[in-house]
Amino acid sequence: MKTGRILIIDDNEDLLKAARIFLKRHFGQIDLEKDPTLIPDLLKNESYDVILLDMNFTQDVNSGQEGFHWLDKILEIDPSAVVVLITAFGSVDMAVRAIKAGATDFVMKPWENEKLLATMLSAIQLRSSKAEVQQLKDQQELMREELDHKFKDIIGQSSAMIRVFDTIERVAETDANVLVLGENGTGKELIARAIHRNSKRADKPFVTVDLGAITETLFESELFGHVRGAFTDAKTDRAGRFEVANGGTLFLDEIGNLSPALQAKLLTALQNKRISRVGSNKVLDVDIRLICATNMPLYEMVQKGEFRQDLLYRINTIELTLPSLKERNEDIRILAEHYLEQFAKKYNKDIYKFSEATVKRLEKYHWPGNVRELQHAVERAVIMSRDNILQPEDFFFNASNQPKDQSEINLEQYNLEDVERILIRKVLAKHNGNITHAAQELGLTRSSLYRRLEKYGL
Ligand SMILES: Nc1ncnc2c1ncn2[C@@H]1O[C@H](COP(=O)(O)OP(=O)(O)OP(=O)(O)O)[C@@H](O)[C@H]1O
Repeated sequence: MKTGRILIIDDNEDLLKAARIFLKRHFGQIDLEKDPTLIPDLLKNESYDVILLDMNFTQDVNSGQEGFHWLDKILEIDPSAVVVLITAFGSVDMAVRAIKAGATDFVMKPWENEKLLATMLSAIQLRSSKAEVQQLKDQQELMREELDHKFKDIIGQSSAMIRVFDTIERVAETDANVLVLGENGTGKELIARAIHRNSKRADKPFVTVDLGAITETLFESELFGHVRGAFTDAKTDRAGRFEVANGGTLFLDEIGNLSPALQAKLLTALQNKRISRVGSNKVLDVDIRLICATNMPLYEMVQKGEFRQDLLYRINTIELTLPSLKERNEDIRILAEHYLEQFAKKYNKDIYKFSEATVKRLEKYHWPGNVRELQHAVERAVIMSRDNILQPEDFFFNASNQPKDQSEINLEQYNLEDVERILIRKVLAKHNGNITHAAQELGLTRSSLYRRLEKYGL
């Protein structure tokens, strides 16, 4: 199949027709236009691969000025347009000017068909590479926006979170070391990334090390790197995380888990701002902004001699304690709604809200796993639910962690259907899923119990 859409603009009708007859044999669509003032309209309705544009439209003016005017206009409308200029009065000078002005190529009247064809083919190829480049740029832009969005995406309107935002804003620009404290899943890493993104190091790397997951033997090589042959598995030279983070931010997660020996090694590197790869004597200067995080009680650990006080003072220039989710109860609804939107999209489900009883239930639960637990709970509920409104029973709470006074169901929060659903689920569980026994206890026939199971998606 012939492809390629070409627009020819010339005031010489004979030329237009001749060009069309020839080019039609090679390309998909050839549009002709005598009147250049119609160019903006034509480009509004169609995307041409190549525009063949005459330089002179007024018979007795041969300066090419009009051609240049329309060339500008076309490129203004579509900056990636591919324009080939035609003229009978061409000179090398004019060709150079045309290319400088943004034209792709230049052909002279009368043309040889084969030459014209070669010019048009390479112009079309250029157009498709330009389109590819543009597509890549668009993708990159989209990814950047997504990243920006992701890191800015710290949800919270509670006064506790507003204090956190305020601290981030004040410390981000400085190079001060920051210690982020908080329970599991409170968003320590998210905050660390936000600090990095808002700092002057934002275009340099943000490097994470999970100190809780690094073994004693690998610690030095992971953090400081190694040279080939430094130990049995060191097959090649390798930079450590300190080096990779140079100029950027190093995020040391779970710093409370470091053994005393490793605390000493880390402290030395931080004090000297220098490291050596394992197996090498060469000393490397490193410029990093340090952010550490832990859910352990570092101050108590210092008292008990489990964490070095000098290391604590090195890392805690600014200290930021993140509130647990329970301490910012008023954020639960917006966080849950945020995750509902995200997971409904991900799993392609038409679930758009929580029933009010559900929100109350979510707000009542104490969330030992904080935001991460809420995130997983909503994801699970979205996957399992057959309704388009999430109900309390779509959530399974960790009863063993639940404070006593919350394990009782408060019936006033629920409507009749909710109560029926909860009751059916309970009785079914009691009878290990035996429909006959459950139906007997509920005072229903087997078939009406089946109907209800269907209705509630149980
Ligand atoms: N305020 C918030 N807004 C939106 N998402 C959040 C918020 N806080 C935490 N999250 C999300 O919760 C999850 C856990 O966050 P993160 O890993 O930063 O917690 P953490 O405190 O570092 O956890 P851990 O101590 O277990 O390493 C992530 O998916 C994160 O995006």
